Amino acid sequence: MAELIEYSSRSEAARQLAASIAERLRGAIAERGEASLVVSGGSSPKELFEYLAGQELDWSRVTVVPSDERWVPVDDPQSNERLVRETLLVGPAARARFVGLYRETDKPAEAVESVAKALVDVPRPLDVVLLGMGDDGHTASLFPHAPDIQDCLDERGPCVAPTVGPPARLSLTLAYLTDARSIDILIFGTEKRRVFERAQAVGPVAELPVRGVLHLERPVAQAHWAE
Ligand SMILES: O=C(O)[C@H](O)[C@@H](O)[C@H](O)[C@H](O)COP(=O)(O)O
Repeated sequence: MAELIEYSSRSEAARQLAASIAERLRGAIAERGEASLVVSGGSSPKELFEYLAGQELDWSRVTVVPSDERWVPVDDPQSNERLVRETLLVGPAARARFVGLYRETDKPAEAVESVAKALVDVPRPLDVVLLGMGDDGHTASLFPHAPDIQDCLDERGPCVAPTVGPPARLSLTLAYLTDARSIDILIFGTEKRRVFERAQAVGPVAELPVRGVLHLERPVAQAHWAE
């Protein structure tokens, strides 16, 4: 099970978690000369990214990777790469190295090999993994009961996320995402809190894929919640 930390507001959660992530990145750079940061897309992390972007650290030593990507051009409002470039990779953090998952191919499947090659020199174990969660218990683009979801749970490279509808998605796999020194799950609202509590109970990962992050042998995952 993962610990859940409650905050008085979403802004307070964003501010405090951004400071904590920055501290861990500084520690990784001090110890190993480099750091890796995987970040989710979606709306929840936007304010956190803005706080994190302003944190003073040697961003040139940090590699930033999205946890998943929607298969749309990088200037599309749905693009996670666009979200990261516009809100995180600005100010001091603009010096970070970014490894995007989108390629200009018709389908994500055509990009898996190229993305897997680009991920080879991302520092592992990952130093910080920031994930969100949907109301259906998905995380990254690992959706419950999606056909072939098992590939995205067991494989180590990127996987074509079996999703319920457009846009298609490419996702880092559960095995890749959990090869990490620390994992933060940022969730807001009562519905997500209810789903989180359900996911804390042991059960099929395919039913609530976030379980794959919560029930790890090593207690590296921590949830952060505000109303
Ligand atoms: O690309 C994505 O959509 C994310 O990686 C996804 O896993 C997200 O974290 C959840 O869907 C929660 O999204 P919200 O923060 O918008 O609720």
